[in-house]
Amino acid sequence: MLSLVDIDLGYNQQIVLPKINLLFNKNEHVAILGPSGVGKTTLLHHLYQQLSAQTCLCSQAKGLVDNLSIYHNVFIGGLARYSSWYNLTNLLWPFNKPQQHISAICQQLELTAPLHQKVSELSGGQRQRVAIARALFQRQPVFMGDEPFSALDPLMGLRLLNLIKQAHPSVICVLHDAELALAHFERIIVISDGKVALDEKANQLTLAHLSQHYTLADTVKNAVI
Ligand SMILES: Nc1ncnc2c1ncn2[C@@H]1O[C@H](COP(=O)(O)OP(=O)(O)OP(=O)(O)O)[C@@H](O)[C@H]1O
Repeated sequence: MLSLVDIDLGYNQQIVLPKINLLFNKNEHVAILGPSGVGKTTLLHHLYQQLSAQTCLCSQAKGLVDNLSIYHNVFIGGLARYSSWYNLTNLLWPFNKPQQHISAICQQLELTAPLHQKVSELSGGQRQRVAIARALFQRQPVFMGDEPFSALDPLMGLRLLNLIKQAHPSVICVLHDAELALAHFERIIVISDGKVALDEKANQLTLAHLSQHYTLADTVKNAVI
């Protein structure tokens, strides 16, 4: 699907991850782990830039428009499927068909707030589910998430991960929850010290393998390693 060969990733003059080599295959579930600030988001955003035409991205910033309703924030994921006329009319007078579809997605995500409620009035966990609902409505083959479940309880996070896996053949997620990564992803990439420190099948790994790449301070901060 995508290969990075000796590529430098970073910002302007600052290279965060020099000479990165990684291959991403279609239909893989990949978790990217590593201590805070090592470049996981930098890597994910690069992957998104390369694959944006077939990817929905659930970023940490979430890209939600605070003053718009849940419905309209989710509908943004489908803008490219409709004409400008349809999108503009739907902004003022929402059409029945997308409303029913978006309502069904929100029910799956246990997002029970009314669809017309403004996103600015939602909790962190509800906002995270609106961002995931948008991704599901976007219907792309690849899902990329940057800590997409960080504001949710573990059971809800797992339920949503399963929904995401059903809807997207390829899933690439930056996670801090190493247990979730080991149990529910096929491949684990650990970024540490400016490089790919580990790239293995999850069933070959334990928490002990992963903890080697975290300092004590990271361990306390992340608590799950
Ligand atoms: N827009 C930016 N411009 C310049 N530097 C940036 C920018 N975004 C991130 N950085 C820097 O790049 C480095 C890697 O950041 P990145 O967000 O990729 O790390 P991360 O591993 O995702 O961290 P975390 O787990 O805390 O979210 C950090 O030193 C950070 O300060």
